[in-house]
Amino acid sequence: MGTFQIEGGHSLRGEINPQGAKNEALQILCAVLLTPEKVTIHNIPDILDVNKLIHLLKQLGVKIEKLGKGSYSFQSDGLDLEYLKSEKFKEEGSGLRGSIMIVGPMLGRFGTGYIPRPGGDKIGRRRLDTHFEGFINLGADFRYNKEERFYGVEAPNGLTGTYMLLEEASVTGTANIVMAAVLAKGKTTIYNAACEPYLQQLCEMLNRMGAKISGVGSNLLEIEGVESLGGCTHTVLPDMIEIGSWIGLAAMTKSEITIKNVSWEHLGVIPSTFRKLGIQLERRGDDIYIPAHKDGYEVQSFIDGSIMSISDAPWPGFTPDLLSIMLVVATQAKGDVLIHQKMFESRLFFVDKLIDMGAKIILCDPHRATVIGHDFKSQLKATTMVSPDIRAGISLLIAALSAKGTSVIHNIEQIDRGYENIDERLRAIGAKIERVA
Ligand SMILES: CC(=O)N[C@H]1[C@@H](OP(=O)(O)OP(=O)(O)OC[C@H]2O[C@@H](n3ccc(=O)[nH]c3=O)[C@H](O)[C@@H]2O)O[C@H](CO)[C@@H](O)[C@@H]1O
Ligand SMILES: C=C(OP(=O)(O)O)C(=O)O
Repeated sequence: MGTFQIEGGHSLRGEINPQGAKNEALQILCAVLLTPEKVTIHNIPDILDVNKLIHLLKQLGVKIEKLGKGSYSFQSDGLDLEYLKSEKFKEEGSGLRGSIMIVGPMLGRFGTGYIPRPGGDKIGRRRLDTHFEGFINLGADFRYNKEERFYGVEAPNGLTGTYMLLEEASVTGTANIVMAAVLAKGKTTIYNAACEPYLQQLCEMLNRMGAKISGVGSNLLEIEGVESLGGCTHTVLPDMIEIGSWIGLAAMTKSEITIKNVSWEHLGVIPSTFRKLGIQLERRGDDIYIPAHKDGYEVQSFIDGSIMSISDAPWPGFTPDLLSIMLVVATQAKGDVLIHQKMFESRLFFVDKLIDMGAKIILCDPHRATVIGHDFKSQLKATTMVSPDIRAGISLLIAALSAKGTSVIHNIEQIDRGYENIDERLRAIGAKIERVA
């Protein structure tokens, strides 16, 4: 279990370059399985989850060449399908959430897809029904071995396009079904599709490979199946969740920070949601400039004067992956906020640690927390904590950087899973953080 030691209470200053988006990279990497031709991808983040997926692809027989920092080529022209039934795959495939998206492309191209129950954050139930109902709709047979927690889909005669209304707008579920449907016979219509920038990027990449997907960016996707797909080049967008994390970090530590090349048009409501907490941020070209909030930041109220609440929703709503960061930033705001995590059941329990540090938070139930901001009149106190999940981890790190004294965070693998070389990048803007184990 890795550990960070953080001396808090210092303001940071400088520029930070966001990494490529974790959740987009996971989709894009799985899409290389759809063609025997070479696919080149740029801006792949060097993070645990992505590296685990690249390892899985390698085991599966994908030829991988590193072309430079964040750039790789992939060629899936001699895959070892037996690996998917091996004990090794049962172990390695369950190491991350993103591995589930191997199933769609394998089913679409080879008529078989297998996966052990995928890992990822333990943040409540994470059902896979949408994925498998989608494959069944396309004509696949489904098997689940409860004992081994091993899922399988097979379609020896290929898939056939159809209309489907998804039960929920699942991000990885939509990506999986799209990757299966691009090679199905005939037309597939997916209504209530998720439409995060991750998915827009995936669909645009697939279209460059020869797929025929329309409705990209909306919740109604239409896919005309094609016989085969070819190679392409793709560049992963900057990670909007990392960008949001840096905005929160800047505000909470009263730091003047410029986040470079953020691809503003893909940030949706993220900037305006931070502004609801009174955080100032300025668009400068494609950068975000955050001034040092020397006098703090004040929570806005709704037009009718009612208490501010911030909740998650499928895109273009506010992403659930930034709610923990909103919550920690709210602990030093002037004013009160209700944080409502609608999607996940166990993502707010980390507030216990913030309460230990002196934050005023009432956990109303597993989904809702009321935060009574300190307006910087009382600094959080350093403590020792264990990171329970990736976004709670970064939120605790932000809290530690703003706190008085030296904090220790254990289980930082959770943070490394999604943030590239975070300690070095934070040190470059003045943070006192060391990786001590
Ligand atoms: C690898 C990856 O890309 N992970 C992301 C992906 O996970 P993932 O694709 O696993 O998440 P899903 O979109 O399937 O669902 C997330 C949760 O929200 C619930 N749900 C979903 C849609 C909906 O309309 N209503 C609803 O309640 C689901 O039941 C589930 O509990 O999307 C999540 C939701 O943005 C993000 O937190 C994860 O970071
Ligand atoms: C929940 C997340 O990741 P995963 O789906 O990979 O667990 C996240 O990125 O916040």
